[in-house]
Amino acid sequence: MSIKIQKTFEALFELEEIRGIFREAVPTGLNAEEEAALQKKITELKAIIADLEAGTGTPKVTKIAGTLNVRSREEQYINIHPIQAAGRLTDEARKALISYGDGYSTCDFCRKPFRLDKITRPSIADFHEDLAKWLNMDQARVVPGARRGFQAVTSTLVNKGDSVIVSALAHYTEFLAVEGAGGIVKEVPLNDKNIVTAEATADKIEEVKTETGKLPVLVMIDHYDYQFANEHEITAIGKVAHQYDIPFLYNGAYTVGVQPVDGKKIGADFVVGSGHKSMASVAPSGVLAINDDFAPKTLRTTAMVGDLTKRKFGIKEVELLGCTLMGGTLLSMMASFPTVKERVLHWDEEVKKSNYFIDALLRVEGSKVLSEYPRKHTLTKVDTTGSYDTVAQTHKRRGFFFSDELTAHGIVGEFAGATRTWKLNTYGLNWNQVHYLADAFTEIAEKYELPVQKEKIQPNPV
Ligand SMILES: Cc1ncc(COP(=O)(O)O)c(C=O)c1O
Repeated sequence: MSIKIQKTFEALFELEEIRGIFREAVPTGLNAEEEAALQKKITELKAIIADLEAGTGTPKVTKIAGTLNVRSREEQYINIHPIQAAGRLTDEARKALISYGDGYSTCDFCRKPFRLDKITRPSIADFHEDLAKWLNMDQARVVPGARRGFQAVTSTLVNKGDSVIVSALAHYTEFLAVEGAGGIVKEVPLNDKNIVTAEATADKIEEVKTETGKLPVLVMIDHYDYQFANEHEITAIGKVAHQYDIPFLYNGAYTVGVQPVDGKKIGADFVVGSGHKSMASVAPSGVLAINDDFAPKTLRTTAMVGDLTKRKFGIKEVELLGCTLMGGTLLSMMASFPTVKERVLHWDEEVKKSNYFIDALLRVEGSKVLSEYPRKHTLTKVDTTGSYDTVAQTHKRRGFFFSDELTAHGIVGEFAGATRTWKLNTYGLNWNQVHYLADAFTEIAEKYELPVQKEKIQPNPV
């Protein structure tokens, strides 16, 4: 690590932006005095690096290491953007993207039967098998985003006027997928903790049956929703769906690629994941995995024959419009896959880091966590109206003061000026970075004389 950090550091320093990392940043266009100050800083930092190499880091060392031990776009900042975190590419994916950026570059060795998931060079066929196995499902296909996975399923199962059960926190793309197929969404209400329960799902199914005289044709629920990233009763909901003989789609946009997902254990007929959200892949990419009961229908091949030319199109799958990801998107997914398979095994550690940071934020009086707490996910919705935003009331930069402060601390990813109730994600930050992040929030609070509790406090109930 030491050599890597040193090299990173030296390269970054030359880039001048490094100065922005430190609060005592030296502006550009240095006079002699400033130059001397900068040289002093360099000497100090070299000593810190030497400390690091000797394994005798001080808290300050840890902070700096945390800041430096990141790469490429993140190299200057700690990025807490809510939806970018787990989609960031691995180095392998970046290389694959360059090599396979050309459209149809997957098709060089496409041979009969002429379908993406059958190509063996590069090993796309094996990748499909591995994906299905990894999710413990029978078949897997890559799709341009989770939304296209929903669409393939709704357009298979939903007819005009059919009802589809979704959560009251369902993503808009689920609504569109149902609408596109002519169906009608029926939302399961949340309980007082913003959780979708199996009981409420069963009640909703009964209600639809009574109202329409027909059972819904699909239950489609997010394991973690996009608003709070609360965990919903996914396995029990799957059981309820099956008791009514309704197929169950598990939306793993926030799980597939960050935590282990076992489709059979969950009782999912369909598992949908998002490559660019959670699998370190280029957008748009995703996965649709299917069990044997529904694979023949969802993955049916074309029977169409040209009326003039009598042309047929072999084994192209109708719902996927034949082939799907034909270049860098797919190859980036494949290149990141070994890392992704490994990283899901460390989800518990990611959740610990998330809780560490949220605990620190809650020590700043007036801060609230709107998501369930303790956190079970790295994406969290917080409310800082009663803490940092109180400063905004009188600050000349108004709501932007907070973003200015975060940027000055080398932290980005919040929506500038929109930090009253807002979302952030700690996924992929190492412990040094999480400590640095927590300290930075505390320092900002202290700078503006917001009360900070020393002991861990429980959050205000939502
Ligand atoms: C819960 C949820 N499902 C589905 C999607 C859509 O995913 P994709 O962009 O891969 O189509 C999102 C995107 O934000 C989401 O949050």
